[in-house]
Amino acid sequence: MLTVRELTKRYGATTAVDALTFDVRPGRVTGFLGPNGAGKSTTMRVLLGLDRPTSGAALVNGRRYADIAEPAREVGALLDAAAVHPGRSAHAHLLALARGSGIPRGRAAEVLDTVGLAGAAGRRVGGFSLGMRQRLGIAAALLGDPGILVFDEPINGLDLDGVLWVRGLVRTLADEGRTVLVSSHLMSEMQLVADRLVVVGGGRLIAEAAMPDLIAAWSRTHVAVRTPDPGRLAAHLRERSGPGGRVTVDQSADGGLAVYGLAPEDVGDAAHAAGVRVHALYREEASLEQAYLELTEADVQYTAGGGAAAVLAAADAPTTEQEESR
Ligand SMILES: Nc1ncnc2c1ncn2[C@@H]1O[C@H](COP(=O)(O)OP(=O)(O)OP(=O)(O)O)[C@@H](O)[C@H]1O
Repeated sequence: MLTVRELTKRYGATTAVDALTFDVRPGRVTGFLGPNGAGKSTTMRVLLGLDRPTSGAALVNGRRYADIAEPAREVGALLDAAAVHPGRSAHAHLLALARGSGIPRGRAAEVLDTVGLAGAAGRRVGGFSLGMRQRLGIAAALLGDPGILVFDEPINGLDLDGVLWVRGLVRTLADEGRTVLVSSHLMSEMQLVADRLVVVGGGRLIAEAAMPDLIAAWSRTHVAVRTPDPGRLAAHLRERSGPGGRVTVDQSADGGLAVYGLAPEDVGDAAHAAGVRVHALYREEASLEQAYLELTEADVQYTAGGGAAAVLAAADAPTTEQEESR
């Protein structure tokens, strides 16, 4: 299990990670999703003891990485696939790592086989393609047969075969009961591999939810309304919704309203009842990718009651996980 608590990491004036809190549990693939610069790599580096937190904690099985007696047997990571001595063969590279971690020599050939590099075991890593380096990085992560795997953008540089292979591998690792954290900046990829998502933007947590809940919350259609009196209509719709209601209303900067949880005819009736003139009213479909892009745009992320927050608030119903635990 990985535990991140109020983690903050600053580099000079840059806050790479900002009071981030989330858990990564065993037996599932947790996707760590966010645009470039969102703080994913920094969080992973702190988890793996490669960087010190400014404040807060990032723990592996409840301990700081530095306090783990045999870290390679507990957590394996692919962080920077390029960070390999170019003059060494793939096999020699893994042997050196195994020796440094007290892992039996035989594991080097085993993991090369697992990642499909057995045929290239004796070749110098300097001549490897990016995809081969990714595979070698994953082999290194698997060396100590750890219960926790952390992969930073593992599909970068892989061809389609490689991408399919990584998807299969992370699924197998999770099905074996391991804790698997995989980062990506692509929602489309996460949709295919992750059971659960931790979404970050600007170093902060945007959402942490089971994938089906996120899909249900983010891909909801809404009714878009153009009216000269958006404030009055929004207030009326919220009133009609009542306490704990499923209707949320988001007002954009240009005055347009997005109404979630009502059919277009209900919104029209509500406008009529409120005596509010309507200039346009239509149903709008939002894709998951679209919702993610909007949520991670710096200026929309944290507007309380605004679009992103409203969509997420609407997902406050019991999560799949809560239901599972009943
Ligand atoms: N060593 C460093 N020194 C200064 N700034 C850093 C350092 N490492 C990361 N940053 C900054 O911290 C922020 C978060 O970077 P990070 O690499 O963690 O994001 P990321 O989500 O992994 O994105 P990417 O996919 O681009 O790596 C960025 O603004 C980055 O420029």
